[in-house]
Amino acid sequence: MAEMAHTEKREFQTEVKQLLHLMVHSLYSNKEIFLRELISNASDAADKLSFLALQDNDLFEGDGELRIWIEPDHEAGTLTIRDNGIGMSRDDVVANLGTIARSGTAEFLKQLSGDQKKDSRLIGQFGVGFYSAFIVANRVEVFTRKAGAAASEGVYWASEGDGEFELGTLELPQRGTRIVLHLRDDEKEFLDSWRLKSLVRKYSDHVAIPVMMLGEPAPAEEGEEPKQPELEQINAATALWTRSKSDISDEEYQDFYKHLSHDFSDALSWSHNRVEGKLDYTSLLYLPSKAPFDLYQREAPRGLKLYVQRVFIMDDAEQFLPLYLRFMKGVIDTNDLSLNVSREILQNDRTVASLKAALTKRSLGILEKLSADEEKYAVFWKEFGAVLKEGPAEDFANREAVAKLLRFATTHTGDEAQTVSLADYVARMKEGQTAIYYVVADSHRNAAGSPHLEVFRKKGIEVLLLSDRIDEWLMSHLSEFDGKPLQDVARGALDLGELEDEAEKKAHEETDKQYTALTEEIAKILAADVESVRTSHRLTDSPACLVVAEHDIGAQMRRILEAAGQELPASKPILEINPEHPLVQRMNEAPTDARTRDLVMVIYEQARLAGGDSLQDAAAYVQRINKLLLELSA
Ligand SMILES: Nc1ncnc2c1ncn2[C@@H]1O[C@H](COP(=O)(O)OP(=O)(O)OP(=O)(O)O)[C@@H](O)[C@H]1O
Repeated sequence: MAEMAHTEKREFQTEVKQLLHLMVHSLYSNKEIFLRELISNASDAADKLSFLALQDNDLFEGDGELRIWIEPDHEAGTLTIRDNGIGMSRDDVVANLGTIARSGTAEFLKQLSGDQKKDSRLIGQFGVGFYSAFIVANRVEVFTRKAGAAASEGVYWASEGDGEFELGTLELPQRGTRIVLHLRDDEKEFLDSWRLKSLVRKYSDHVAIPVMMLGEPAPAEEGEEPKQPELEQINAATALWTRSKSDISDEEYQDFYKHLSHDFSDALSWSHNRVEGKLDYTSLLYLPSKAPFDLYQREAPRGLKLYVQRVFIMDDAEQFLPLYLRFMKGVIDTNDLSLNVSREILQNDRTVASLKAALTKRSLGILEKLSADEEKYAVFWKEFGAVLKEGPAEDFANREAVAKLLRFATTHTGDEAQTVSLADYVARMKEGQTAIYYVVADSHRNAAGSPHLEVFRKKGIEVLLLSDRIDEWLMSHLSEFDGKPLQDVARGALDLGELEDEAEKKAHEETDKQYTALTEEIAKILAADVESVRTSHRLTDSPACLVVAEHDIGAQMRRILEAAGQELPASKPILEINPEHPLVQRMNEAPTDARTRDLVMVIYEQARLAGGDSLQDAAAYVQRINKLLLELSA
């Protein structure tokens, strides 16, 4: 090793320490994946160099044959993975091998339990990477020099994975990165060249540049000098997506997915397509089976790996898919863009827009196909359903296609699981039913217990039970499905149309008349709180409920917007009272009684509670209830 000019000790960022600990403990039963991860990084480094060299060929320093070498050393007990890719500067090393820049990491790591099985699943959401080296090594050394930098700007990094690392500068004539793993005593199997070869073939066959390793020395003939072993290429070295679909096994697709995504679990599904004609591209899109921990972080990396004419251009090209499909992973390789395309150009390029439209259709196609398999689709829905619900607002053109893919909890299943499609619902609609009904609340339990459902239960009409934060937003952009309007049961006057017969309607009008005095009295008492008061025909068991006026913002959306600090115009709900309820009937006997006043307040406050709202004056409510209870027990 060359003379080290200067070394210092540095602490890992806390998150790195936690992650390292987790990695080693939870991934032990899959320890061999470290090799895939390091080869993956080396291949990314080669991609990055070829890309930069498009502009500046000197970066190759006369050595344009990009390779990865695997070097087991039995004597030293080390396994070295070496590449002549882009390499790292000192700053790169500190940033990449000492910190984790993804926001939300700290919160994510807090969820780790020490339970190996659970944690290994969680780590899949994070993405395994360089640090997986510590699963098999008790000391890792990195020698790296950035392409284009002087030989004197070599960087040395070493760590035992225990909380700190050494950092030094040294002379490195060779550009690229060399990672030396000092294998733990019981991991020496990874020095065995047969084992290494089979791992590379299994996990990294499709890596687009050659992975080289010394072959076995050929047995020497009698009286001859022993032959030196020769370097052999041990992978196929053809980018997977350039191969023909029929030649690729499911296992190869899955392995490539893991190489691409650093995910630990299999993909749920994928679609590989070559398109020639107006557009000319190959795409390989994957649907993961597990959401990354930062799915809702605005700055989280997303998008596809972009290649132009087989040349890697960039990671995380986010212009090829809409936000609501940000969970898709994959590769797009196109001949329609120029090699010097930049992120800025991608943003307003017409070809990119066409590619985006095509890839959006493909992704929705994957989902549609998957939806035939209920079990798998449930996995997808649980992980990504709430993201897909952003679709109708973002992508007007594909609104119908997205709507078909949505799943809901409903009164029909009596289950919190979101499994009912709008098509299922429509197929079960009652004779004369023209609308799709839904109720929104802040939890499934509150939705299922909403007083607004009473008349629907009585008539056996199914209602969608919505309780995801995004649901009201979704509904405001969906408005109809299959020609049937979507209707909030807590909004506006309830018109059940043909679901009610003439006799029922007549009876309602009659009761309304009998309750005029009471509704007027209540309107006076609650003048500050409600817009108006009327008799209800949607209740059977509850004395009253609150209804949002037809064009007002719904209660759920209002709470979300207010929590986000938005000032909204004040709006008051409508109070509906149930003329079938004995309490209301009693009030109707003496509308102006002092006791009626207390009852009015209580049923109003209860209606707020049932709708998921809090009370304006909880102490007064408790006092009123206690007063009534006392009267009762007197
Ligand atoms: N062989 C290498 N050559 C150059 N840079 C490397 C190499 N290995 C790792 N790096 C750098 O270190 C970073 C961190 O690697 P790590 O594998 O931990 O993260 P990652 O999540 O896998 O990142 P990515 O998904 O971009 O590969 C990489 O993104 C890369 O910038």
